[in-house]
Amino acid sequence: MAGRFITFEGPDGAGKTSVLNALIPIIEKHVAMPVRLTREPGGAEISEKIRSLILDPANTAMDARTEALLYAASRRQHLVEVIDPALAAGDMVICDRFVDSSVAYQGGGRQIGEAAVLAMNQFATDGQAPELTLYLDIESAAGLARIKAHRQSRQYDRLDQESLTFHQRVRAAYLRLAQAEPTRIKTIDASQALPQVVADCTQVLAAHLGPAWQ
Ligand SMILES: Nc1ncnc2c1ncn2[C@@H]1O[C@H](COP(=O)(O)OP(=O)(O)O)[C@@H](O)[C@H]1O
Ligand SMILES: Cc1cn([C@H]2C[C@H](O)[C@@H](COP(=O)(O)OP(=O)(O)O)O2)c(=O)[nH]c1=O
Repeated sequence: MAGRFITFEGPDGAGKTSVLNALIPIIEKHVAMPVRLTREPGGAEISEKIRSLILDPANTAMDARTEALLYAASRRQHLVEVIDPALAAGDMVICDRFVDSSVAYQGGGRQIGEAAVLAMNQFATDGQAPELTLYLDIESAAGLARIKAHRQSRQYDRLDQESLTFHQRVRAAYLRLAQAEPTRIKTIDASQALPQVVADCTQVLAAHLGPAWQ
């Protein structure tokens, strides 16, 4: 793999979208390679179709394992169509959500088992994992309050409608992942003001990239 593969994770309302909007131009200034921002399902047509099935508020009958399998299928297609070719071309791929989201939301949130969801995703990705993950951490109530405050400006999807306890289980699973893999997963305090969250992410990236960060 010639490129670099970095992911961003966090519960709903952590501010991933806002942080990435501010951070991408900063990264582009400091690294020599092309930077490719993508998000699941990100530009792969088959993945988009799968994702729209998952997020459709009309699909209330969807079984939790069905949901987990669909996320993994969507991820697989995005990986082979978008991420792998970009890495092979030597790009820095910044991906908004990856396997950790499934472990946290389906494994933790839906309670179908974090280890089982991880194993299923290892099949989907053939074991391919990001070298660095920035986990934007925020208390569930605070994250949900941010989303509600800006509801008009953002589409409210099926997963946003889940209860506070669902989101608390998601966050607890993320915190377990961060504790289990402290080398890969760096936790950022996302409750801070946006410029500080961006500054903390910048510092983590610079430290990780070393000489590749100029
Ligand atoms: N650090 C922050 N402090 C206060 N509000 C924030 C912060 N980061 C994001 N927001 C607001 O919270 C809402 C959710 O942010 P967004 O970036 O869409 O989060 P995510 O992509 O993680 O769900 C947006 O309305 C955004 O303006
Ligand atoms: C990638 C992924 C997302 N999700 C959820 C998280 C979000 O609530 C929802 C939509 O994700 P996304 O569009 O990335 O929204 P956000 O702006 O909150 O990051 O899908 C899962 O449950 N499992 C997954 O594997």
